[in-house]
Amino acid sequence: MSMLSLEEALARLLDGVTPLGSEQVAVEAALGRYLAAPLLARRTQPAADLSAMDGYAMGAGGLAGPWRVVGESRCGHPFGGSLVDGEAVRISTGALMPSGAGAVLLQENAARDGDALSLNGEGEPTPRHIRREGFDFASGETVLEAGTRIGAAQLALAMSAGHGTLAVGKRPSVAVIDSGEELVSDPEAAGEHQLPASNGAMVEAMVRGHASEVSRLGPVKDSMEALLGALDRAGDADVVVTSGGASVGDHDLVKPALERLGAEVNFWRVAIRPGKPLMLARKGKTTVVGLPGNPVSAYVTAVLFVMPLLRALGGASDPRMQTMAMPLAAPMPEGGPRMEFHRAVLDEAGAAPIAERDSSALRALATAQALIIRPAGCPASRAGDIVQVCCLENGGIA
Ligand SMILES: Nc1nc2c(c(=O)[nH]1)N[C@H]1C(S)=C(S)[C@@H](COP(=O)(O)OP(=O)(O)OC[C@H]3O[C@@H](n4cnc5c(N)ncnc54)[C@H](O)[C@@H]3O)O[C@H]1N2
Ligand code: MOO
Repeated sequence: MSMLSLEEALARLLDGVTPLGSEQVAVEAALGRYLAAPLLARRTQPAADLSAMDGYAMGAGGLAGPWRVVGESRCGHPFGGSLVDGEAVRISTGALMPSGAGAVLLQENAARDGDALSLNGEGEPTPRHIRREGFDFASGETVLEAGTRIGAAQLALAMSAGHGTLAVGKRPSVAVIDSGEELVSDPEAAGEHQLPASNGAMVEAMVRGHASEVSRLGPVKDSMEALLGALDRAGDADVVVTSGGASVGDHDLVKPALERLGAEVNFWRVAIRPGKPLMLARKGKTTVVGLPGNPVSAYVTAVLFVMPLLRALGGASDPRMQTMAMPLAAPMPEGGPRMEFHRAVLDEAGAAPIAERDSSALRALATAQALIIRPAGCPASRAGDIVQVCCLENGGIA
């Protein structure tokens, strides 16, 4: 099987995906999910003209004053009457503009003596301090497109638009299998010839927010029987993610095991570094992504393939990894024959590549905030050259 380009491999992964369908959930439970349909406002915001400042509301006619203060409009307690020329009401930020009012005087610009209100010479009433009815959105308008991810601001918008429940994509169930004879589940009990099985926990942490449930299997031994057993226990999960046993060694059994089970191996090996021995297979409704065992390779390929797959199944309109252009903070040598993903930290100068490039080095991975993406065979770059970068949600303040 020849090596695919990243673009080709992603197309093969995503072309075969049908979103899982939708369900109606309480708006707060929609966090992290994707809207299944465009969201139309059920109310207008603001529902009426409001003051944007604390001060006084008056008619737009006589802006020089003086005025007589005839009442107050507070949030939740509007002024009931109607203003005529020469009258004003005390008003709070967010309170309803009374009928007949067309301007707001900041309280810093007002002189008040009992009911008597006049200008103090610092400024005049202005309609600019009015938030007009419907300036944010009007009932019936689309406020969020289908496939949008619900984050904190989208949640607030949906609630303001009058929605107590939202139609969102169903999330896939995921099974994660650690495989390797050397792996132990208890990190405190790893002998010299052993290694804590960290990939499964890492992948689970990455996918948790995108999955309906995550089951962890293994670590499983390097035998066909053990691997077949784990794949069987993964049952009918929508997505199975394996790690390890994906390369060319005598004990790399993931591909033969999947073939034995009658899965269709769509591709194996992608021209990327790290992550070359990545595999995609399908069996019935299950998509199997075989990640390489090296932890950094597993992390990078989960960012590149597993996350887009889960987003697509969950109904995202744009499931692929997001990248942005950024200056390099340090020079980089010419690229190798595969497309490369370099761990990087971000600073004022841009993206600074981390010197450690070994694909087993977790300490370097744990400091990375981004991946610098370099096309295969690209020329050497200087500091300040613009490169594509993928920001990571990897601890820190991201
Ligand atoms: N002759 C060749 N050797 C290798 C090639 C190649 O093309 N020809 N490719 C290399 C590349 S690139 C990678 S990446 C690795 C990936 O190999 P596998 O997917 O078969 O992974 P393993 O050999 O099982 O493990 C590699 C490494 O990762 C550790 N590991 C595995 N699973 C876990 C886990 N769940 N948690 C933590 N660490 C894990 C494992 O102990 C090994 O150290 O192959 C190269 N070799
Ligand atoms: O691709 Mo391997 O993932 O370079 O270490």
